[in-house]
Amino acid sequence: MSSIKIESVVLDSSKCGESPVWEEKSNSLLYVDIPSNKIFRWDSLTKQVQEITVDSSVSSVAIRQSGGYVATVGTRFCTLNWEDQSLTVLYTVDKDKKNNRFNDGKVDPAGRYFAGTMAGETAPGVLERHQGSLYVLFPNGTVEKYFDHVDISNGLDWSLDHKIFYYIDSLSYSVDAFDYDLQTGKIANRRSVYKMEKEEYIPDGMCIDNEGKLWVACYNGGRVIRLDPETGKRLQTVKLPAEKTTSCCFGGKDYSELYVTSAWGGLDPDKLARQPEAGRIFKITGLGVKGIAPYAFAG
Ligand SMILES: O=C(O)[C@H](O)[C@@H](O)[C@H](O)[C@H](O)CO
Ligand SMILES: [Zn+2]
Repeated sequence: MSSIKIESVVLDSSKCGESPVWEEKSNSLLYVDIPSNKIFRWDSLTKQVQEITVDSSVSSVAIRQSGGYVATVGTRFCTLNWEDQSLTVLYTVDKDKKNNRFNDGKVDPAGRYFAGTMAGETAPGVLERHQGSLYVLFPNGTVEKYFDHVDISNGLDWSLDHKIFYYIDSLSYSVDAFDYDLQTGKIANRRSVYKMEKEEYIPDGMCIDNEGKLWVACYNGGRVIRLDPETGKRLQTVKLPAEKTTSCCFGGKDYSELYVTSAWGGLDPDKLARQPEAGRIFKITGLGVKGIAPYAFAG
């Protein structure tokens, strides 16, 4: 039995930390703070954090095969050059929905960027329903809307055999699966693979491990849970010292560390005083399981 250790690696806290992505070549963790319009890169060797401020909310970031990054900023799919801090807009979605913004996004095993939208929130979880959609940016620059009627488009990942796409619309309190065609990127046959328990609250970001099990960050639940999408059973719960746990990814040497983002936004002053680590990035070691490298955008 391994012994689990949790530490916060970045002392600065995010109002809504999200989209952790491990970048092997720089030994760094990328992540964003959505409402502060910032993208961060934490170097695990030097412990230094670099940041880039963009012009509106930035909800996800991913590595680009040809160098640099891609990110979802406001309602735009963009490329990001870290050196000169420039953003280039590739495509704007939801032009008819002025209050919408992108939320979570991730690159699929074939290098397509999947990302979904949501209506702007007046408070966490409080928003006009069914305004979001799931979009896919293909490497050739075209964008397709896969479905709409989404409340809060959130966690996503793909099975190890690339035959299933896992997806979370937070306010459905469910982790869903679709059949997934790697060649075309098409998805079909939506079903639920896990329904959240009451004390797990809202499913947010998610990642897969190298045994094909899903790790889901539980917003308001202060934990990550490990799920078996085949049996629908929860296998493990790891509690964290911040109740608004937002997303997770594996990283570090051999992808044996689980990085978890969190948020302080939405906590009342009492709770904030009792959760001094809210909004930090946590590193969980000793899980005895590893993750896989993130896929890079191929366009
Ligand atoms: O972290 C995210 O994915 C959203 O941007 C947040 O707004 C929360 O998920 C939401 O508030 C939960 O209800
Ligand atoms: Zn999220």
